[in-house]
Amino acid sequence: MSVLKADHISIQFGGLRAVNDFSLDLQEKELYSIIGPNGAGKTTVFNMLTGIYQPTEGSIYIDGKLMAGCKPYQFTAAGLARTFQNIRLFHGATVLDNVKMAHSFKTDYNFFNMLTRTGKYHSEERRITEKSMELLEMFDLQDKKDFFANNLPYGEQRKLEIVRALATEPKVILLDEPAAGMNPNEIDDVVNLILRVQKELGKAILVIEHHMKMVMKIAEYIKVLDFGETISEGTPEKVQNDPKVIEAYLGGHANASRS
Ligand SMILES: Nc1ncnc2c1ncn2[C@@H]1O[C@H](COP(=O)(O)OP(=O)(O)OP(=O)(O)O)[C@@H](O)[C@H]1O
Repeated sequence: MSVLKADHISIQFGGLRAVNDFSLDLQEKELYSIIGPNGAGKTTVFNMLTGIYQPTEGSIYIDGKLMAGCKPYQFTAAGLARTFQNIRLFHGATVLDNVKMAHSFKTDYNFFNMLTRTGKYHSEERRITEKSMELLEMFDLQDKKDFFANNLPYGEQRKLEIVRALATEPKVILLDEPAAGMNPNEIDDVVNLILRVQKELGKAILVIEHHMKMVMKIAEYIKVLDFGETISEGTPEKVQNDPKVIEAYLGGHANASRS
């Protein structure tokens, strides 16, 4: 079943067509990647897929629901979560509270229950704490639950971002450069975690990433963008041998050294 579909989406910023005629159909539990040189349009695609930008043309569906005109929080409610290139945690809050705040998006109590601290509020609080701790354990962050987020090492802050995205109980998760700035050991760790999120939690995943080795290891299907156009797509084997992709990466505007 399709969990995220982009049907011929394009976006224009003034005279610049940043993304042209992009399509994607991500099924449950699939792991796709979008790659391309700097400025190719990858983040702009993510911004359209999450409701930050409205496509000038084309349509987006989450879990079969047409998202035209919807706001980012409605994309989250429909089952989509994302992480950002630059880390966006609540730095002055503890690790556990960061996750609980994301979970509380799906709480079953209302403002009245919260103010009056009813039984429903307390049982929901327990449920959220337990679920948050389960995710922290999966990411080996349980012992740091009381640390302030800004006191975590960089690699663990990136992992906490993924935990926060998962806490909204999404069907599909979009990861924007999850390995950026990580050392090789941290990258191996995040690769294993992404594969566990796919296989054990059953999430569909869409990843933007510059580390080619990582992409080739995890992606089942790759879309390659250059100057807003989809220049190639298919399995990792097909894409890495495509002369158009090699040309785009060696063409001077790419950061090929990041492979
Ligand atoms: N809000 C905006 N207004 C005008 N132009 C924009 C806007 N957002 C993105 N662009 C332009 O769209 C093009 C694609 O940018 P985008 O950030 O999507 O590329 P990218 O593939 O994610 O690059 P990188 O790998 O460097 O992050 C760029 O030319 C960028 O300057």
